[in-house]
Amino acid sequence: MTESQADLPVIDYAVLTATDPEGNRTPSALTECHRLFTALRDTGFTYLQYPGSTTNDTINTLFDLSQRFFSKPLTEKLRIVGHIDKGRGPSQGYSNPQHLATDTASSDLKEYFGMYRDDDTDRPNQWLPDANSQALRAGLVRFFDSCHEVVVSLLAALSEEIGIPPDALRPFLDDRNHFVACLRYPAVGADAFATRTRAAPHTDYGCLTLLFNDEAGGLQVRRGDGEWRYVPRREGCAVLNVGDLLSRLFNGLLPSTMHRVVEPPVIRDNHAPDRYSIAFFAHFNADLLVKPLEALVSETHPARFEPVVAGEHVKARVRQLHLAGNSLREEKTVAHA
Ligand SMILES: O=C(O)CCC(=O)C(=O)O
Ligand SMILES: [Fe+2]
Repeated sequence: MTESQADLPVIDYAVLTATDPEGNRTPSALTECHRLFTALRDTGFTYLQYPGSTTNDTINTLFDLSQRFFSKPLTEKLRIVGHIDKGRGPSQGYSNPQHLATDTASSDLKEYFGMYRDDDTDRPNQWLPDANSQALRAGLVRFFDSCHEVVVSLLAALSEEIGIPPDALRPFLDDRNHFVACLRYPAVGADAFATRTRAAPHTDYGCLTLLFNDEAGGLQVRRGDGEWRYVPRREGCAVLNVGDLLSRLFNGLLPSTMHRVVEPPVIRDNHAPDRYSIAFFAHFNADLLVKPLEALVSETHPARFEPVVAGEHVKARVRQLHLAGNSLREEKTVAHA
């Protein structure tokens, strides 16, 4: 059976960021800004053609290095297990809900490696010493820097659309407080999906997420009609989606859409092979007070959200993730209703 797909539009980053000799966006760039805004407003998700200095080659190399990391014995990976220590985040290093969550019967079927800014000595990232891990480190640091620039540009494009200065939101990202995760969803028999998901339904917590997938399939978004639709990998594209805090900043105009990772749309021989993805979660500065932008608040459109400190919102969501082994949100009651 072919499950229905979300059919997301494709935004071309090169077109979006094209400028004329005076440094102003070209007419086609302005059109692309509008397409980006409309796509995110309609579903909170879109495809983004490989942005900035990211190419097929750089992504393939990262996937290769990530696979090699996960193929190490568990004992080795647990040497850099994430834990809260001197301001370090619980996902900084290796995490595996099967070994760490309190409720392993419903935790996500996945393992992952996470990193923050690599030059932050207050909360140093954790790396294994072998050559592969060092190559992974170099690759992820480049990836981190390039994704940061991409997100700065995307916020500038969204700012133009709502009539505020293009660089108005740039300072909100100054601390480069982002998080990168290399994810592996281990091969399982199809029966596992009767009671488990690879990533339970959730919204992302922060600003914007850039997600790079392999061919395995299984990512789904929940559309406004309540139906889940598959978002297949699209050659040369990342998936871009809105997080909770960007949604709040935009007074709900851009939705932070529920998504999950379930069984692939087609399963052969009762077996779902390994699935890999790499995600860049762009985050605002932790001390930023996030409240709806004045430009989006009026008498007819009053503020829909109370102010929230960015870091506190994210911390609360991460705590849930680590206790339960999944970031299931509000769906639990729906799923069992
Ligand atoms: O691996 C994926 O395709 C999606 C993962 C995801 O949504 C997340 O980690 O927030
Ligand atoms: Fe997500």
